[in-house]
Amino acid sequence: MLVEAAGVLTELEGGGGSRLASRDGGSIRRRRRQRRPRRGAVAAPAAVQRLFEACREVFNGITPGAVPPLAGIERVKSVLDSITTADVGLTPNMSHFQRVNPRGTPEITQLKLYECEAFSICIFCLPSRGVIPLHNHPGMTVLSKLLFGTMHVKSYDWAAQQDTPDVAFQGSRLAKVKADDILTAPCETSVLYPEDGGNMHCFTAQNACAVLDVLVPPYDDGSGRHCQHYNVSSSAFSVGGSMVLPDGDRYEWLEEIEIPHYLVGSTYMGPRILDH
Ligand SMILES: N[C@@H](CS(=O)O)C(=O)O
Ligand SMILES: [Fe+2]
Repeated sequence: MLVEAAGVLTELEGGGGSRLASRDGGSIRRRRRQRRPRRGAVAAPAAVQRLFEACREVFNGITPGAVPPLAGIERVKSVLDSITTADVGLTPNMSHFQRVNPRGTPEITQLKLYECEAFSICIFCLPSRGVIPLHNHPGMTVLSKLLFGTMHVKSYDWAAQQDTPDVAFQGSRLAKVKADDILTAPCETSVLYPEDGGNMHCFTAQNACAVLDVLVPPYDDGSGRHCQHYNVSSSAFSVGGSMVLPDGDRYEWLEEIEIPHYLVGSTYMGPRILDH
């Protein structure tokens, strides 16, 4: 360790010791020399590489539609919890977070970091006021980490028959409201499951937001994993599209809708994932 006294740099024996060598007893400012990695030292893998390797170990071989082992989900979740905006090379002032269409509607940019049959890793960039409309994740487990920004999240799961006698009405289906919250980064990674945890959700950005998603497995129309969109339909049974049942939970009627493609693909420019 180098220490500086009265302008003279003195190399202390033994590196990190707290004993300070001062020739003239003057004030001492410690200055650590930039440590060079020891020869042969290996740099820690980038955070996104650690995320990829955890996903590969935990999700490879999982039967589509099955919920991965909870210990595995917890492991990937803890890696996601540790990832910061800097780890993926994004900042809110990038063009991804300013994009609007000719009508002034904010456009959502999707950055694909990795995809295989078992899982995909993506980042969704929402400009302020950007909306990811209400959609499902059929047979999927999804981990979502808000990297920065503030966004409103509303999520649902389909009402179970035992919750209420009528789960279908004039083309609408009854869904239980699971979340209706404002999230501000940094916050915990959220997890949704095929039948629970808010398998259908929509996001409304209050300001520039970036969401890092792990989809297990990815959408795949050929395998019946089609991303279906929905509207909240007001119905004779509910006032303003929402009702509270005897179990005390809130329910709304959802109807399937078709919407034009709204994601803009762009190239991820952050640290690369090596699938070696
Ligand atoms: N799950 C959506 C994006 S999102 O909900 O962040 C998708 O993969 O298209
Ligand atoms: Fe989603």
